[in-house]
Amino acid sequence: QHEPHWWGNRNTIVHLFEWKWTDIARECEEFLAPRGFAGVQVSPVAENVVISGRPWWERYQPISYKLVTRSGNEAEFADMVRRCNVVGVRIYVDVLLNHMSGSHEGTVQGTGGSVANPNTKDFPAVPYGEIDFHPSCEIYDWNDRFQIQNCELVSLKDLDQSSEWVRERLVEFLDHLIQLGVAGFRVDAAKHMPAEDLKIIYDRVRDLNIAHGFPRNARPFIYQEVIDHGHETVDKYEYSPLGAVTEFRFSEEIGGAFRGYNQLKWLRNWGPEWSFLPSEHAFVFVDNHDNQRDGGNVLTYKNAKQYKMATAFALAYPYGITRVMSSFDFQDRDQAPPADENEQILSPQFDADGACVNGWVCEHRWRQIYNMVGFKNAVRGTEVSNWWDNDDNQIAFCRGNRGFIAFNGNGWDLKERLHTCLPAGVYCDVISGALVNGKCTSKTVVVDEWGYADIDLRADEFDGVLALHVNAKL
Ligand SMILES: O=C(NCCCOc1c(-c2ccc(O)c(O)c2)oc2cc(O)cc(O)c2c1=O)[C@@H]1CCCN1C(=O)/C=C/c1ccc(O)c(O)c1
Repeated sequence: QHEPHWWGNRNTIVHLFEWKWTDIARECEEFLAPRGFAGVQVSPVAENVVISGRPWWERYQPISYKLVTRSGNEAEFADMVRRCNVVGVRIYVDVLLNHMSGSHEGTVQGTGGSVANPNTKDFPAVPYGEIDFHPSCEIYDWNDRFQIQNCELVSLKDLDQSSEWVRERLVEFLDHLIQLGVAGFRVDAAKHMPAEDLKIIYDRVRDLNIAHGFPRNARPFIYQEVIDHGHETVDKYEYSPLGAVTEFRFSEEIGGAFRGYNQLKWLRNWGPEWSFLPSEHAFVFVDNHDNQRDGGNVLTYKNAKQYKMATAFALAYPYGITRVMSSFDFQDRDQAPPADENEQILSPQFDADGACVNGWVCEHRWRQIYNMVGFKNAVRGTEVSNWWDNDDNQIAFCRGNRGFIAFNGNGWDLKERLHTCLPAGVYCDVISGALVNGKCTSKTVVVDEWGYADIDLRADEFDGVLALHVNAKL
């Protein structure tokens, strides 16, 4: 279940964090399909508890498996999946198998009107009762496997995945989503569930729905959130036989490199030699919905120039299954998504350049980022060759004879005649501009018959990357 079932040469997922289903459907048709995105990760779809202030993490506290959240209802969800599949954009659902909601005094109300009493572990809308959960205990030793997998994350009621009733309810929930046409799942908090229980659950889930364009006997793509910074008691290699696994070290190391804590020349052997998972098992990203709020080395939209350089490298270097984050603008960690006075999530609005303007950041709509999605599509299946560096923070490399990219992380200009491995001709730099109506809107680069070109990336330019590929050639 490592196969993402992408369409054509597409190969990048975007996380449209907290977007509504109707807005995602439109985005698939109007932006993601034309720009060559392969899929969308959507926010949790199951009914969640309503927490005052509507912090984003309330959606990680389910109280039933009814498909009713602030992103929309089941009909809107089904319509989104159908419309996205029709234009070749797959849908991956963020699913919560580990727990239900956390302790609150008395009964709580859900986004679909269900009630529950988490303190007594009573979730009648599923139904779950006390017997379906582990006895309550706290995780206070994060090096103790038993606590991590049997006790409660911040008091969230911890389901017992070894119970047949729980397994049936979870499989039923996943089968329902597959019947609606989804291509796979992001399994939240996988580290908190024994891999052997997850394997049983994954194996029971039905094949993908051929009515949505999947081949027969296609298995759902699984990628598992395992926060493992290295030498953890429960480690990422336990889960990689079951499906792809999030490689958090990628996020930390790429942030460190483009913040200048490691010279870019060291990125030459990027991959398992950095104690990352093997490429075909690694689910990688520059930042995610959680660690973008943690500070540290992780780069976010708040450090725009470095973020675009890191994203360009993540998409240009052939390692891992890549996901691009699309955020809402936040000041503090718990902040709710953009909403109106009735707590209805706002639809994103766009300016003349297609950038989001009303509280949504939409990194996926930044030209430097969506053009790198196109770069990655153009070079699919090729290897890195002709690595060049200045023994410091200026690097460049080819992808077969289909793409070339250069980075300047130094405080002085990069002006070199380099081998681009490309066929002779005139190319548009897809970072500073694009190929539009047969013309380059910004920098052009002339490649001679030996594949060499003058590469010019000044230190003070808006972006620190120059990228060429065969689909942006005059
Ligand atoms: O201070 C908080 N949490 C404690 C530190 C973060 O711990 C959490 C981890 C976590 C952190 C580090 C680990 O090594 C690890 O294995 C798990 O995973 C979660 C997964 C969930 O589905 C729901 C959650 O509430 C959490 C969570 O609180 C605030 C208040 C409650 C939610 N929350 C949060 O900060 C919510 C965070 C959150 C929510 C969803 C996620 O998928 C996630 O990765 C983190």
